[in-house]
Amino acid sequence: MSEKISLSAPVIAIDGPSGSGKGTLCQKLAQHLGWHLLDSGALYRLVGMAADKHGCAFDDEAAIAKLAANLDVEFVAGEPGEPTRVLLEGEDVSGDLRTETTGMLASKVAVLPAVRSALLGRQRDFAQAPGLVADGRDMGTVVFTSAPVKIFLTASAEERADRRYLQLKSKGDDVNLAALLGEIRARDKRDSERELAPLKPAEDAVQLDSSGLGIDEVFDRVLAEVNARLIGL
Ligand SMILES: Nc1ncnc2c1ncn2[C@@H]1O[C@H](COP(=O)(O)OP(=O)(O)OP(=O)(O)O)[C@@H](O)[C@H]1O
Ligand SMILES: Nc1ccn([C@H]2C[C@H](O)[C@@H](COP(=O)(O)O)O2)c(=O)n1
Repeated sequence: MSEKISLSAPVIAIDGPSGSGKGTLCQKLAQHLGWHLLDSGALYRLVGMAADKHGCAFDDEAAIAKLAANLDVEFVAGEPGEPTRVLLEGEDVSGDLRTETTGMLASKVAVLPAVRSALLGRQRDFAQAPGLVADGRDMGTVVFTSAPVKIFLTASAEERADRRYLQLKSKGDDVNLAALLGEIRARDKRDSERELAPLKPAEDAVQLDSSGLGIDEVFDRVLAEVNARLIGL
């Protein structure tokens, strides 16, 4: 049984594997509700990039945890209509942050218990009024165990690879569908099989398979769940 921490604001915890649509859904929910947004994967991605930049061995837990605890990151709002820029140690890493290569670096540092513990408080600090929509792998099982709404969003690996292919292709990247599917499966395996905070649904999570569902359909179903669960809070 996981420890229940008290929350200073309601949290909607959305977990699931890579490409299931968590980021898209969380952004829409946060915008709709006027709540804060936590992209916990971005924190792990930044730690993975920092470890790579500093030439850390991926089993050097102490060195990587130190980077995680002292993560020098700045989010710089762009001009209207322009995306936020992310600066890691003063360097603009926005272009590389969301790549599959960075996702794999993140997945590697995420197996290290000291790294997870270094990022825990930073993630919990995001739970501020009026509320938080939290996107990750362990939002419902570890970080926000008392969240009144927990969703575990999935889709088949094939559909997630198709989505990622379209996403990267539309940005003009040179992509290979079979390679993407392989990377997604490898990341699923590492994220689900790690000892600490593995990717899995919380016991009290609502599970939603988004295969064959459009973005709006997923949003409507989750919003109905949110409205049902948050009544009376
Ligand atoms: N229900 C859906 N139907 C079709 N495409 C979708 C759906 N949900 C999301 N997408 C698209 O799939 C791609 C991946 O979505 P998104 O980045 O939200 O996934 P994610 O779960 O946050 O992935 P990651 O964990 O790797 O960050 C995006 O291009 C997004 O527009
Ligand atoms: N709460 C989290 C969030 C992310 N991770 C790790 C595992 C993922 O493969 C990687 C990148 O996440 P993404 O940006 O694709 O959501 O980071 C985790 O372990 N726990």
